[in-house]
Amino acid sequence: MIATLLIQHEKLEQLPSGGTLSPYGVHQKHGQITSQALQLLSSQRRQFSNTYISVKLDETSGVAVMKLKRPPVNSLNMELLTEFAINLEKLEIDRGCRGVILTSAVPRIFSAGLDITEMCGKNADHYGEFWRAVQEMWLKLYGSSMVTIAAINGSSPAGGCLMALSCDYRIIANNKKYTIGLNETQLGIVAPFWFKDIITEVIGHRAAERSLQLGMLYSPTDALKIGLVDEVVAEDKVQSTASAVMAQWLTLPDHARQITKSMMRKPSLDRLVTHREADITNFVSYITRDSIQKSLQMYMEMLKKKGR
Ligand SMILES: CCCCC/C=C/C(=O)SCCNC(=O)CCNC(=O)[C@H](O)C(C)(C)COP(=O)(O)OP(=O)(O)OC[C@H]1O[C@@H](n2cnc3c(N)ncnc32)[C@H](O)[C@@H]1OP(=O)(O)O
Repeated sequence: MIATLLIQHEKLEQLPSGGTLSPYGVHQKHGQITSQALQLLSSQRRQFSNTYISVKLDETSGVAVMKLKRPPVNSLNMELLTEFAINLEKLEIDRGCRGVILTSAVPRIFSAGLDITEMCGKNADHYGEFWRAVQEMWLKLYGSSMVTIAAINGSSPAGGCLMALSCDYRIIANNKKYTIGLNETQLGIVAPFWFKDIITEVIGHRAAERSLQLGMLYSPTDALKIGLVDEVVAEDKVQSTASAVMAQWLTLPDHARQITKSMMRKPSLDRLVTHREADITNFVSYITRDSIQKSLQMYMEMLKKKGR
């Protein structure tokens, strides 16, 4: 139902010629193909956009660029998470798409993580539904058979870091104002077991334990030192580096790479799938505790004061 609504709401991008570039191909309005339209045709770009996500798929390379666009900080609310999962699923089943570059359309911010307002002052049903959407986003992204590259062009705490960690490769902009990490303990909350699993898989047990206990946020160069990201590049080279790395990964036969990826990731994915309902129940009973609600409210107040 949500999927159908979202697909119906995809914007048809206007071509300069007056035709439209729909997600399913180019339609000429006036029967005459201009040179601009021909250029667009030769690069075969399909684009679609929802409220908080935009996707451009270059059919020649088979690479889609998916941008988060929820200013001011790309916090992950229910709607963004749902759009994300639906768009990724659409690309997953699209034979023309082999890789996705995940990045942000908001300057200086990749994603501020889960929208804290979704976890404060709401009822248990809401929390359950929200958590299912968070799980779904992760299952789709971590379980994707496509090559996924995070082009981290801004700060990426908590859930933003989880998204980046779920990709196959991470490139971050060299700007010491940007930070990345799973900082949940700084909010007075505990990162769920699957957040813990994935950071452990990426940076190893010792570094993950220290990082999680202290809720550490790293500068790009420190993140590189512990293996939380794979490359630090100049701010204006993030997208081009992501495209170059993607092209390299796509030289490998999909079948062999996909099976290898699935072999590596299956145990963690299975663990959440098996315990999915229990994880939701745990989240709801944890988040509805008075002490946790207080911690989150205090954190939000601190953020608001800082912004003034
Ligand atoms: C069992 C429970 C487990 C749950 C696991 C939880 C995972 C999570 O992801 S929890 C979220 C953790 N996120 C953070 O700690 C990040 C908090 N935000 C920041 O550190 C900063 O906002 C920033 C570095 C991302 C950006 O800084 P800046 O550009 O200076 O922007 P502001 O701080 O002024 O923020 C602007 C605006 O946005 C609101 N906001 C920021 N983050 C969130 C968020 N995660 N959720 C909701 N709203 C957020 C902030 O309050 C400001 O609002 P206004 O004051 O109304 O403008």
